[in-house]
Amino acid sequence: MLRAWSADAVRSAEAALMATLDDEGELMARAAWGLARVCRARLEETGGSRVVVLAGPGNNGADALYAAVHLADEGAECVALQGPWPLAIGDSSSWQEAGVRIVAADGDWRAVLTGADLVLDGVLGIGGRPGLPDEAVAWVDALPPDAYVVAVDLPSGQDPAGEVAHEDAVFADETVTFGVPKPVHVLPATESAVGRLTVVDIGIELEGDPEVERLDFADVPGLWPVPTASDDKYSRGVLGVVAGGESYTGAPVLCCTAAVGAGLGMLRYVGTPAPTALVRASVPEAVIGDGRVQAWVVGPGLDTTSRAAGSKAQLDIARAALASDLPALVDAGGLDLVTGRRDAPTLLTPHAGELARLLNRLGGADSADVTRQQVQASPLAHARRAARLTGATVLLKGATTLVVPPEGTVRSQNDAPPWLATAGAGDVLAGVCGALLAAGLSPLDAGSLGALVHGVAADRANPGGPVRALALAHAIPGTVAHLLTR
Ligand SMILES: NC(=O)C1=CN([C@@H]2O[C@H](COP(=O)(O)OP(=O)(O)OC[C@H]3O[C@@H](n4cnc5c(N)ncnc54)[C@H](OP(=O)(O)O)[C@@H]3O)[C@@H](O)[C@H]2O)[C@@H](O)CC1
Ligand SMILES: Nc1ncnc2c1ncn2[C@@H]1O[C@H](COP(=O)(O)OP(=O)(O)O)[C@@H](O)[C@H]1O
Ligand SMILES: [K+]
Repeated sequence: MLRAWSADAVRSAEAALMATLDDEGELMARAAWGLARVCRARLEETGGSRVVVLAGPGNNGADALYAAVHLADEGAECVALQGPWPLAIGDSSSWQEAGVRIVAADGDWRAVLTGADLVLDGVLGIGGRPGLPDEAVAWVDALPPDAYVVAVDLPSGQDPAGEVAHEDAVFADETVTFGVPKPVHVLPATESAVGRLTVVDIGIELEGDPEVERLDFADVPGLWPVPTASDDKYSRGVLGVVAGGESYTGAPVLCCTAAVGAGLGMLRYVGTPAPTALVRASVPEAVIGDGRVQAWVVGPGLDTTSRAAGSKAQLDIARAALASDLPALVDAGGLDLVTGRRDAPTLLTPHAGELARLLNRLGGADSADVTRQQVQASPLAHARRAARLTGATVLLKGATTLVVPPEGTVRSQNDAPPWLATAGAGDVLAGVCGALLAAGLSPLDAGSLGALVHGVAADRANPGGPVRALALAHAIPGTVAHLLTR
């Protein structure tokens, strides 16, 4: 499991460690040495030798400069660009003696930058506010496209807390962070700017709850509900799926195929005539109709405004499922039936547009209209707000999928290729996570583990190429086996 900690928690851990060390520059020295080792390796891999440092005013700039001193010692040509600010440590002449040439704001920095093989972005670190000073905006605009950009601690200008997306910021090929990952590295608003993430150990230890967790492959065997000899189909969990309608017939097929493929004990399907016939034909394992279950999936392809035959009876069961004290996953059309808090374990699985709609409906007359774009610009805050309004855990779908309980540590999964952005993929996710809820997992575990398996299945269904939702659903059983037996 990857764990990411807030800037404040990291600063406290650094201070605690620093108090035990004789030399107050020791931690920065460790950071700069580790950073230089990574840069050295990348220069060797690419055959480059010209390093340009973007040197900001704080300790982040100092890390980059000290790393450049190591690289200069080893023969690299190192130049640092300084803005109209003093450097955190030492004057320019001391850096010059160490073999790092400084180019001031009024110097010919464009020419220097053009020749860079590797750019060390040391403008801002965990002390940065989102956005960049104007001079650094000009540097970033002038970055040569073929230079390898290594961000020091985090891509400058990005929000260290990972809450808001910012355009005036660095987008790195690699980020070298110190001690532990921070939220900026794993949350959806900022993760795409991080590139490859490398963590350099500087000796700090963090205690308590992290801000963000990310499950990795090694977590799957410990969390996945593997049956034992004493199990039967009921003890493994029965899932009820209320999905589809006369106009959306495919969603229940995808959801039910994925759910039985994820290893359910039994599945009950509640639908209108047309999708029921399709589920009967394509998922012969399904038992048709209402009955006793351990958890519900309500909503894939569900049209809450339909007056077609069978819709009223189906919607009555959907509402009864939501009013029950059983765990429930609520997706797509089912989200329109959420009227407030549920006491039983609940996982809501909106995409950004559905989350905006849910917030506008539940937020009350006083709250401003939320748009899909606003959700995408600050996903965590909006998901958290919905979780608090409903008491549910909110799984917000996207390239990085967030799983957000009303309070405490959130999970963030990024396991899927962009090919997964295809209609029906969400129905498959609902089936997988629903199966996990029926087996007794918490909404947080069911959502994050389901998102991991779903993302890996997208790749395994057709490595490197397009994937349709039905192939994704069929790839679920093999993916689970692969992750359990690797
Ligand atoms: N702590 C440790 O032991 C270790 C820390 N380490 C390193 O230290 C880094 C943190 O260093 P840091 O605290 O000096 O903050 P940093 O990010 O360099 O910037 C602060 C400066 O930027 C300014 N500023 C901020 N936002 C701005 C904006 N948008 N636009 C313009 N200016 C802006 C801000 O100005 P002010 O807020 O005063 O206006 C201040 O001058 C950390 O990421 C890691 O690299 C490692 O060596 C390991 C040991
Ligand atoms: N760019 C992307 N990269 C990886 N996965 C993505 C990307 N965009 C969307 N996804 C995933 O694809 C699925 C789409 O779900 P959803 O929007 O509900 O589709 P549908 O309602 O058609 O089934 C989600 O699991 C989401 O996380
Ligand atoms: K940086």
